[in-house]
Amino acid sequence: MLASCPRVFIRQAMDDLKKLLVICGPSGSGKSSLIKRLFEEVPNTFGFSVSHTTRQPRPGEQHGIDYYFSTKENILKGVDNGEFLETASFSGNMYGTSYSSVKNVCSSGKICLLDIEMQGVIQVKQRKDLNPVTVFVKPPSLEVLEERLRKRGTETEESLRKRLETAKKEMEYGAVPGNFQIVVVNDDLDRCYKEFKEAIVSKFKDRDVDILAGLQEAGSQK
Ligand SMILES: Nc1ncnc2c1ncn2[C@@H]1O[C@H](COP(=O)(O)OP(=O)(O)OP(=O)(O)O)[C@@H](O)[C@H]1O
Repeated sequence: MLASCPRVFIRQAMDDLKKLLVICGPSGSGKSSLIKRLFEEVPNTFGFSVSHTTRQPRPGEQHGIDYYFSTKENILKGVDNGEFLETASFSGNMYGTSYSSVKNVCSSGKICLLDIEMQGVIQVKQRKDLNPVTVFVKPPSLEVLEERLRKRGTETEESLRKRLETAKKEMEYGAVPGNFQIVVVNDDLDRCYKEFKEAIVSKFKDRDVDILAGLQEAGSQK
């Protein structure tokens, strides 16, 4: 259905696209830590879109909840039909964010948060129908990033090396003026979170979206 009327669909989606938040930063820069705090402090305000992937489901993962499990052929067909905001390939698999998954979040009244790689950011920024608030989370240095990734204990030497190589390119891209509307340095997590939250609240306020309104209402009812 979507494949047969992408233009109509995209026009409908545009109404909601002022409520799109893109977060990017090297692996280990602290994106998940910042997003987790934001979701906890401002509940029911943000939502993640469900991505498409060609990788196999892991035990417990559900189609339509964790991912839309698809084939390369179907994703490429969707790309041709203009159904995707961005796609990327990692370790032999394709991943992508569809307009419909973003719309699902936005139509529930939430801000759709995309935690995406640099390649995805470049694609999203090229789309004239999108106007996301963009945030780059920068580690204080590559040395600190390596130290944090080692401490996190999730990487092998090989995956660590690859992440640091990619991080170098991402930090160069993040440093170019205009590539992101908000750049925060994650030196101290508490300090960085405060700056991160305030900058996001302020950018959305400029778009007449008051992120803290629900929170203040809930507080005044206590
Ligand atoms: N300001 C900080 N100071 C010290 N450690 C931090 C800070 N911010 C995050 N960390 C730690 O650094 C590690 C990486 O953080 P996190 O997992 O949030 O990064 P990420 O950018 O989401 O990574 P990925 O993209 O790989 O999921 C975690 O162990 C986290 O607890």
